[in-house]
Amino acid sequence: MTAADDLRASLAHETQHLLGATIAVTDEQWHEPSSLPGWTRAHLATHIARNADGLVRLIRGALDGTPAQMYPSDEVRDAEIAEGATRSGLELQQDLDASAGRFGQAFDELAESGRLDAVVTMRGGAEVPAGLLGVARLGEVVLHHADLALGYSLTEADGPALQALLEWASRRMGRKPEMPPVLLRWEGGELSVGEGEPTAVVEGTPAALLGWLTGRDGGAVTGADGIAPPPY
Ligand SMILES: O=C(O)/C=C/C(=O)CC(=O)C(=O)O
Repeated sequence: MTAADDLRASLAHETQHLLGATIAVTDEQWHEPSSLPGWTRAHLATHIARNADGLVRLIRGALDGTPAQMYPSDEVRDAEIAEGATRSGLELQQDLDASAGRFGQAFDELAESGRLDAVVTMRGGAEVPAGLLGVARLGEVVLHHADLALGYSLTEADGPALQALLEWASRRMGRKPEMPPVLLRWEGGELSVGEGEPTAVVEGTPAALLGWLTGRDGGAVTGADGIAPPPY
């Protein structure tokens, strides 16, 4: 298996895991708080679904060779999330399922097209090869599965997924001016976040480091005293 095959297998597995975990969630539980401030689980589910559609727009742009945006504007994105959060549990589940299917189909088309190197622009402004949209999506699925507060932990993600997510999150966080440069180190690997001399060496398991970097719980890290990464 290539690294790209590993990633697609991890994405398929994590997506199924997320969808499976939502089956028994009641309407009442959907409208309870998630672990993201101000968002219920229903906001989060809507966000996960609209993110899939936003990434599909980027893939379609990459396939057509035309510039595309994930969302028409931040206001439209936020309004869709607020409106979607009022729906029933059944509607939320169907949306999560259908949007994940649309992403999977579009990403398969991209992989078959040979356009993986076409440059797309993320909502935050980063220009990345379209092939990285798979790991961008994996991040949304894994991190927000944890945020749904349904008992899922980052420690459940497999090794290749955690490695790919650490690389993606390190690049994304390294672009933030508020993030001090650090070196992440785990058994068998290390990764720089940001440029320049690291201000600290932060050590832990890949899940713990991913959790620390993105403001979630993945286990204990050492060496991070006094450093609080900005919001992911
Ligand atoms: O990687 C980025 O620059 C941006 C990612 C996102 O915007 C993910 C979302 O928060 C979203 O799709 O709404």
